[in-house]
Amino acid sequence: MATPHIELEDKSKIAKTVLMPGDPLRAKFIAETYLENVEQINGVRNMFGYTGTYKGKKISVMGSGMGMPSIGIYSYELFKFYDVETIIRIGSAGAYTDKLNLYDVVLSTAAWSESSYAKTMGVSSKKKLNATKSVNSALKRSAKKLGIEIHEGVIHSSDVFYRINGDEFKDIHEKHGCLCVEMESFALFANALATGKKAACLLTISDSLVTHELTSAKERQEAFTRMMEIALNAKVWPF
Ligand SMILES: O=P(O)(O)O[C@H]1O[C@H](CO)[C@@H](O)[C@H]1O
Ligand SMILES: O=c1cc[nH]c(=O)[nH]1
Repeated sequence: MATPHIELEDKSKIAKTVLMPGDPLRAKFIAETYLENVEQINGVRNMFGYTGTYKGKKISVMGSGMGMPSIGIYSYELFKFYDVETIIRIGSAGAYTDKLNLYDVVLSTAAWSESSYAKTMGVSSKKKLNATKSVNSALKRSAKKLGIEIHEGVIHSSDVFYRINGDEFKDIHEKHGCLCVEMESFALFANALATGKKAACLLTISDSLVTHELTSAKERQEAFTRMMEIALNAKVWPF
């Protein structure tokens, strides 16, 4: 049955694992570039979603939109009403350390956040929520097999993209050990806890708060292929 935000009636048309970029056009790019036998499963609000096969394996990819309320809605509906078991966010992030360069790939062990999402939902009052270890292990094995270096650590899930005090990231990096910033994982991990499902987050560094280097909108949509390939090749159970 359809939900308010996903028009698909037949839940068997969604794979057990969904890759979830923030940008729906990144989802479209992944479907067009990597998947075979592609079928569009959502177009409501232009939040494009697709199911296809990758090397014979059924996989879905769908945009989450930007920010925790948005991924909160889509990931909850996928977990709760479409029987999705695992969501792997594939996003862009701003580096909090000069040890990370543009295009580096980061695997989140946990997301730290000032957000009230998990508390408001009634799932946890913690400020730091973990990714699912078994999914992270599958992603690490996939990266190793592809020969792609990944950086692992805690990331910052922020409610704010444009902070008035642009230097606050230095404190967050020091106090909480956050390597980089994005805007969705904390809510995704909270929803996985709320529904007993699995979630992980792979990020590509799109800009640096330290060096002020940045990538273009088109690069963020299409050029972050290494994290896409790690996620597509990960052997996440159930297949
Ligand atoms: O590239 P995506 O996946 O959208 O991720 C990052 O980019 C957006 C901000 O530009 C936020 O959604 C942030 O989390
Ligand atoms: O949330 C984000 C994503 C990319 N770059 C940032 O600075 N913040």
